[in-house]
Amino acid sequence: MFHVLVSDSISSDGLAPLLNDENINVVQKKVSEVDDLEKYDALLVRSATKVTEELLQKMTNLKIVARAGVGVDNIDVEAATKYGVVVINAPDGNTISTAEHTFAMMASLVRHIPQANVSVKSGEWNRSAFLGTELYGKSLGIIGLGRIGSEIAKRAKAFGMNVLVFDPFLTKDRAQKLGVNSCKLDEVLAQADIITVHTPLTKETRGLLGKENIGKTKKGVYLLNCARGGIIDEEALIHYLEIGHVKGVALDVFEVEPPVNRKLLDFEQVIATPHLGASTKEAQLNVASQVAEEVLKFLNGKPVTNSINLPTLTKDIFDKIQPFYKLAKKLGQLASQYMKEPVQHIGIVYEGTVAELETSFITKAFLAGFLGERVDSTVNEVNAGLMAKERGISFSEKIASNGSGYANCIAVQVDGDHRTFSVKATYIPNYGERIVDLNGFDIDFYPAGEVLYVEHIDKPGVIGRVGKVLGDHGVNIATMQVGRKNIGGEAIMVLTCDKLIDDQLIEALVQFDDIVSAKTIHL
Ligand SMILES: NC(=O)C1=CN([C@@H]2O[C@H](COP(=O)(O)OP(=O)(O)OC[C@H]3O[C@@H](n4cnc5c(N)ncnc54)[C@H](O)[C@@H]3O)[C@@H](O)[C@H]2O)C=CC1
Ligand SMILES: O=C(O)C(=O)COP(=O)(O)O
Repeated sequence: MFHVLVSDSISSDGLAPLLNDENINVVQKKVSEVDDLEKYDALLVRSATKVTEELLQKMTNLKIVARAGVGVDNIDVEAATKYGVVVINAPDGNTISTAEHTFAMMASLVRHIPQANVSVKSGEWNRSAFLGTELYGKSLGIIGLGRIGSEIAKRAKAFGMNVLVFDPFLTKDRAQKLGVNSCKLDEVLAQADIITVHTPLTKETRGLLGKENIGKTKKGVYLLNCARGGIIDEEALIHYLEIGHVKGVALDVFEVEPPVNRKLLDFEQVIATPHLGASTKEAQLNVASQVAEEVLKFLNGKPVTNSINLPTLTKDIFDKIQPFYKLAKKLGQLASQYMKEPVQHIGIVYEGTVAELETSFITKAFLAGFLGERVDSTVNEVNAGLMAKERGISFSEKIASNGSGYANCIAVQVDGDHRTFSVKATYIPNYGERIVDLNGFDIDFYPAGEVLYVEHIDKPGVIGRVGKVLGDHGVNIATMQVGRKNIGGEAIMVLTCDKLIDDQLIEALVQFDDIVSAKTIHL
């Protein structure tokens, strides 16, 4: 049974896939009202719940946080990554609703609709007080041309507006397709009659429209923020409203929600809504069903599509990657057990068909397998990269065109304080995983179970001695492979055994002159 906590108001219709699953227990309560936080596997939120490191520490069984919406600035993604918790969102379920809300705010702003509404309802009929401005022919500055910004651009063009865009990640091609003018930020600021922001809230965008940049705008400019409080600095806004530089402002979001800055709201020319961008029946159903289906897939061990801290994999790609993912995890376990010493660097080279897949995910699987053998805390592919860095282990991955001769090959080199370990492996469909090279020795074995790895001199009788020692200790040999570089030179033996190999057996083996070392590895 999985336990899912839904801590913000999320559409019940959208949650149906979770609510109707008999293996899932869904609790709909605020985090502050729950006293057994440690039992939940999944947490579903909107923007109200703050998923802090402190909360994550209390939710010791948590595996996934799902944001039924876009912005994840209320989630400490870095801390979630550290604790191995996957963070997903519903990136496009509320795009249209937010774009429409922004447009409604823009029209309301330039035609004074909220103020006129209050006036008429209070018994006035003051037509001259509400002289407006047309949108037609005006320049609209859009800062951030992602999903929402693009939908606004399309609507602005339909209204006959000239669209100026600042987005450092906007390609010429895309700008051309959307029929917008890609500009520098200063050009947008200097030329736009109306400016609307549609970026996420990040270190770079916090205060993007602050004292300096608002000062670069046209006198009489209109500003809108239906993205995140803080992208427009509220104190700077107050200053430019007071001196009459900014003509009007529409805000759906605030630095603190609900807003505490009464001074800003008291301006007649500031209109506001309580973070309603995504609040439509359609958007709420969309985002709730998107995250519910994703969480269900995740809890059933399937890939998720919209992860913030994991590579995004479709089912098709996941199916292709899965054998390599499993193999890489085993290689990580193998390398870690072989190397029982501090490691500085792990280099992974992908060749053939595996090189065409999302290799960063496979690398993380290797690291998870490797670190899982050495750290107490839960390590998985979400936090493996971060944990490796924290432990001073650097890692790199490369794609090589060919070399091994196999249809696919994962080659790993682990550099330790005193020695280096290398392994090459391949996956053969309908046959399985094979280790094909260990420390430069040609070999061919299926990596599973109890493995005995022996380094020895290639001499007659050594194999027989090893077999006898195992027999004397009651250990049955399942498979046995030998590899050597030259006749009579260094050689290795890899045996898979049906029983755990104890220290006494290892000691008995290394007493022979021709046996250099013997190790057990459990896969
Ligand atoms: N008011 C509301 O209810 C809602 C608010 N939002 C907010 O709107 C934001 C945008 O949503 P989407 O369009 O879906 O996201 P998106 O990720 O599709 O688009 C964001 C765009 O901002 C651009 N960008 C990033 N840093 C920038 C910078 N420093 N300067 C200029 N552009 C920059 C990116 O290149 C990207 O094109 C979300 O992050 C969220 O905070 C989203 C949905 C509802
Ligand atoms: O999706 C977003 O980023 C939003 O801002 C919507 O927030 P909400 O889910 O309405 O609290």
